[in-house]
Amino acid sequence: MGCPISKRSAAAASAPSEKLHHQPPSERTRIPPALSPSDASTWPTWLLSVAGDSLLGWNPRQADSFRKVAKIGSGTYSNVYKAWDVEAGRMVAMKKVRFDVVEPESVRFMAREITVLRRLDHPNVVRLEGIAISRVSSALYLVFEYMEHDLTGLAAAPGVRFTEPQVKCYMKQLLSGLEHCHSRGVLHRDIKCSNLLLDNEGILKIADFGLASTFDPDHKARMTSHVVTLWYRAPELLLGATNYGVGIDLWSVGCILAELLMGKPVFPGRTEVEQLHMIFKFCGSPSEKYWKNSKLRHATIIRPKQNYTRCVRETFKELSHSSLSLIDSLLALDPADRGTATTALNHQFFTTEPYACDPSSLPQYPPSKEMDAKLREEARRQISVSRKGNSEASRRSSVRKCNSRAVPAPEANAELQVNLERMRLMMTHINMTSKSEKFPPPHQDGAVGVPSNGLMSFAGSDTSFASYSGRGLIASKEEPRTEEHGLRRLLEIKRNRRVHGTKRKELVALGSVKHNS
Ligand SMILES: Nc1ncnc2c1ncn2[C@@H]1O[C@H](COP(=O)(O)OP(=O)(O)OP(=O)(O)O)[C@@H](O)[C@H]1O
Repeated sequence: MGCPISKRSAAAASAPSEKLHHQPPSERTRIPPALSPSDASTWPTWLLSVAGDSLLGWNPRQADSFRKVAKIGSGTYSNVYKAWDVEAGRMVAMKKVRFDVVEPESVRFMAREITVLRRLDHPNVVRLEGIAISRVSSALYLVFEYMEHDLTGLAAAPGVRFTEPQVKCYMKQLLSGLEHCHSRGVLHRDIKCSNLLLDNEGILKIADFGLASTFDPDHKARMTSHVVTLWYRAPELLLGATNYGVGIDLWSVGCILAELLMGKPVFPGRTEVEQLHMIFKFCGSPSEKYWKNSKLRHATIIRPKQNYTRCVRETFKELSHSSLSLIDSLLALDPADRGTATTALNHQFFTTEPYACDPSSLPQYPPSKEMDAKLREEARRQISVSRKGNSEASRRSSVRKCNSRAVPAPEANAELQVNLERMRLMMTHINMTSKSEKFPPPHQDGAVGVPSNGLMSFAGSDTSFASYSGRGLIASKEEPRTEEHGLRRLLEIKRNRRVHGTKRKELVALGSVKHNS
């Protein structure tokens, strides 16, 4: 009685584990038919220079062969639109990626997303169907199959509470997709509910590979620890690990499993220190051996004074034995104890009753996205504030209510957003030539005309995003430095000093360090 999709996935999983990251993309990727338009022109040279291999066999689509229908998502690095593919006569999702053609680092990050997506081909991973370029600007759109929902939007929709068979169905698909990513040498590094898309047939697909990275388990390379949305971030990342593996994605899966079953996020921390504290309170303080072996960068400053006993089973006592057991192993402090996506798929959670329901038996929901959930939440907050005369008491109660149900998590790098904003201001302040153009406020994807037919054209209206470079700080430790990084690095150092100061204050508040130490 398992999900048919999972059976397909299990078949894929039983194939010998592929290390495809050693093969050129052209040998390992199927070229979707949607990518062979008759009016294909050539790729811009700047794109060929960074993503040439990944573009082999593909022709660019022209942005003006799509019609914008609506904006359906906005993230740290992109705006996402529902759009009508005029040539193919079907709906697609177009992700307009922010980058700056004259900033090599931002272009490399954008290219990395393309490269990673082209390694993947699985029913539970969103499929990159093509890339559209603009005739009039350097704007670039990643074209995906259109998905009606994301899991944040769905979980937060009024009246929606998932049953155990439904949760099993989603988890089976999530783990199957993740198993595929890991077998192809890809770490997602931002698994969260808003990055899990769902269609009306109940099929779940992992999306948003903007922070994903390739890895080789046999030759671990240094990677940045500034990845994954705070609420879903593994403890080793919070402690500054740079040498990590599939365990970080499995931790996020554990958080999602608990969230779906409990109806609210398990670790809704506001800062990195608070996040870690919440984790230790729940999972127990790490052993002496953990601290000794981990050699993690922030271990000495963040190590809490209190000794906590693990209370996973007490906290989730109303859950079934098999659910509890899977949560317990995915939320292991030691990444080695979390197992792999494959071991999770073989867990008794999936082999004991009640079994996962069939995706096609899931209820049909009205379209719901994280963006809708955010808008609903904002509208509810506004009403509550105006009713209660904007008093402090009403604000507090609104925050409490907000935390008591599935709510959109802050962005993967929410902490960095503030700094980016500050950086933009500083850039303008020090009067760098046309920098104000290069760093427009996030999500101001303006200049989009709305014709009377309600559809917005992509032609000639898409210059704003192509000039933003926000991804640099996230993974800067992995990337070779360029001259242009001088200033950015300087700003980052200032930021770190400030963050360190903030962290210290929090640590004092949490009793981890002495006031005068
Ligand atoms: N293929 C798709 N079909 C439908 N909606 C989509 C699709 N891809 C993305 N979206 C919507 O757009 C939102 C943002 O997309 P995505 O996560 O890829 O962008 P991002 O800029 O990396 O976001 P974030 O910073 O939140 O991680 C998603 O949460 C989802 O609601």
